Formats: sequence, structure tokens, C-alpha cells
Amino acid sequence: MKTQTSLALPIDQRKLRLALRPRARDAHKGDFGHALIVGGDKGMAGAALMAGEACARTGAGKVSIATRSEHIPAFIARTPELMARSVESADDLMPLLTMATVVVIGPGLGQTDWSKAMLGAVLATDLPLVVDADALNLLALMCYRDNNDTAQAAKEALAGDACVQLQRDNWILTPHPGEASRLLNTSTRQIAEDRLQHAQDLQQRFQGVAVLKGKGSLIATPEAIYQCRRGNAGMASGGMGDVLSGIIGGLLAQGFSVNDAACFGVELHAHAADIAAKRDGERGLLATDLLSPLRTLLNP
Ligand SMILES: NC(=O)C1=CN([C@@H]2O[C@H](COP(=O)(O)OP(=O)(O)OC[C@H]3O[C@@H](n4cnc5c(N)ncnc54)[C@H](OP(=O)(O)O)[C@@H]3O)[C@@H](O)[C@H]2O)[C@@H](O)CC1
Ligand SMILES: Nc1ncnc2c1ncn2[C@@H]1O[C@H](COP(=O)(O)OP(=O)(O)O)[C@@H](O)[C@H]1O
Repeated sequence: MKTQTSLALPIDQRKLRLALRPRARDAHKGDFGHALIVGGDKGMAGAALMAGEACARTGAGKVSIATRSEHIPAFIARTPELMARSVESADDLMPLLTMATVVVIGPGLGQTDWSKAMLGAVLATDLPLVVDADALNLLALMCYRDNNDTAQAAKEALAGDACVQLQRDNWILTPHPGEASRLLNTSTRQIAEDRLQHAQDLQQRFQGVAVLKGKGSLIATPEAIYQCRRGNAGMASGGMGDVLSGIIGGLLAQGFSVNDAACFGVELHAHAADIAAKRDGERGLLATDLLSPLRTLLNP
């Protein structure tokens, strides 16, 4: 499929409004899934926490975070609704994967042996996934640097042939252009020159849904490519992508398809950022500033 830029479709606002109709009066938390966030290696606790908070604020029934033990007290102190779990090995992660209905992996994951063990365990499940940040960097390593020790270790963390497993229908990959360049073994300049083609290449290479982030984020699904027409330069601040991955995970947990979770997650994220920037300005906008307007948008 060769797609022209003009063929990127707008995100379907009517469908989004319909999807956000009020909840059934007798709803309970079990109706809205259990999302597991995996990330937050040493020094990057905030990324996993922001993804977890965004996921909960999007409406997931339950949210657990699998992270390094030293982050647990801070997580509980800030957001006691999140179930913060200490995981030091793939074995520790297994019971959490059994409970989860969707996994978001990558925010602050790092690229250490711990990170690789976490990714290996997650890729061995059939759960729907949102794959972000360092999980994408590790995927890229597995794909293209066969002789590199890090790549080899990452591969060994997986059961079977890693590259065979690096395509699946039930995942959403959310690279920024730097991550996309690693996934496609090209440069960020090449990505910038034809974002639409590269979004499509990502989808074809990895299947599922690919979100190529940046101004005018593109969502490449197997059937079509969509473009977000909202968003602003205030979003150029650390943590914005972590919040996006949590929002998409929260929609998946509530039963949205991978296509809808990706399209509507990107739309809600950018719309929330536009509301926050309109209120207080672009400069100094923080990723967590999106959570209050996000909630308003989710309950029209
Ligand atoms: N509070 C926390 O705990 C936080 C933790 N975080 C965690 O840090 C980890 C590393 O993630 P990261 O994205 O900072 O590093 P990395 O993948 O090397 O990307 C930078 C490279 O990509 C490029 N690039 C990026 N955007 C681009 C664009 N729009 N358009 C074009 N290029 C773009 C850029 O290229 P440049 O423009 O500099 O040439 C640069 O080379 C990760 O796990 C994450 O979750 C963060 O989320 C922050 C908050
Ligand atoms: N200038 C911009 N215009 C619109 N959206 C932007 C802009 N800059 C960043 N964003 C959005 O903010 C988010 C940044 O994600 P990412 O680079 O992964 O951040 P982080 O790794 O710090 O969490 C993406 O959703 C991207 O589309």
C-alpha cells in the first residue's frame, strides 16, 4: 500500500464521542480491566509512575506497576490507588502477568539486564501490549544488531526466536522519531522527511498499530493511517510520552480495540495538552498537567 500524505485520515470525533457515553449504573471495577505498567529502572521512577497515573485517570479498573523495589514507598505515598509491586526478576513478574488484562511496557524501563528480563517475560505472553520508550529501543536492538552483546542478551531473555515474536496484532508501538529511527534502522532525518511512509513502514514491519509521535502524530493501523490535528509545542517536555502510553493502556483495559485505543488515546492526550496550554501557556507545561483536563474530556 503506497499512501500519500493527503490520505492520512482525521481521527473520527463522532466515534470517539459515542465511545465515551456514560458507564452502566451497575458497573464495577472488574469491567474495566487490570493494567500492568512495567518500567521505572533506577533513576527513571517518574516515567512508570506517570504512565500508571495516566492509566488510572483514563479509567482502567485496576492499575499495578511492576518496578524496582526502591521506588515502591514513593509510589504509594503519591498515588495509593496504584498497586506498586517490587520485581527484581522475570519470575517475580509472572504472577502479575497472570492477573493483568493489558500491559504497558517501556516508560523508564532502561536497557539493563533487569529491563531485558522484564521485556522477555512480557513478550512471552499473549496479552495486549503498549510498547514504549526503552522497550522499543530493546526491540530495535533485537532486530538489527545481531552481533552485539546487548542484543544477544536481550534475545536470550526471550523464549524461542525473538524476531519471529517481534510481530503481533495485539500491540501498539508508540515511538518518537528517535525510537522510530532505531526500529527502522534509519536516521531521525529520514523519518522527518517522510513521516507518513515511515509510520506505514513501522506498522508493516511490526504489525499491530504504530503511533509515530511528534507534531501531527500519525497512527498507522493495518487498514489506514490517521493523523492527530491537535497538540502543541508545550508538549515538548519530558514525560509526555509516558502519559500517552498510560492513556492508551487505560483505553485498552476498558475494552477498546487496538486501533481505537491508539487513535483515541493520541487524540485525548493532545486535546488535554491543548486545554492545559490554553489555560496557562505552552512554556512550562508538565505531563501531569494533562491529567485534569483529560478527565473532563473522558466524561463529556
Ligand atoms: N521522569 C522520568 O523518569 C522520565 C524518563 N524518561 C525515560 O527516559 C528513557 C529515555 O528516553 P528519551 O526519549 O529521553 O531518550 P531517547 O530515546 O534517546 O530519545 C532522545 C532521542 O530521540 C530523538 N527525538 C526525540 N523526540 C524527537 C522528536 N519529536 N523529533 C525528532 N527526534 C526526536 C532525539 O534526537 P535529537 O533531536 O536530539 O537529535 C534524541 O536523539 C525512556 O525510558 C523514557 O521513558 C523520559 O520519558 C523523560 C522522563
Ligand atoms: N511540538 C509538538 N507538537 C505536538 N505534539 C508534540 C510536540 N512535541 C512533543 N509532542 C508530543 O508529546 C509526546 C512526547 O513523547 P516522548 O518524546 O516519548 O516523551 P517522553 O519520552 O519524555 O515521555 C508525544 O505524544 C508527542 O507527539
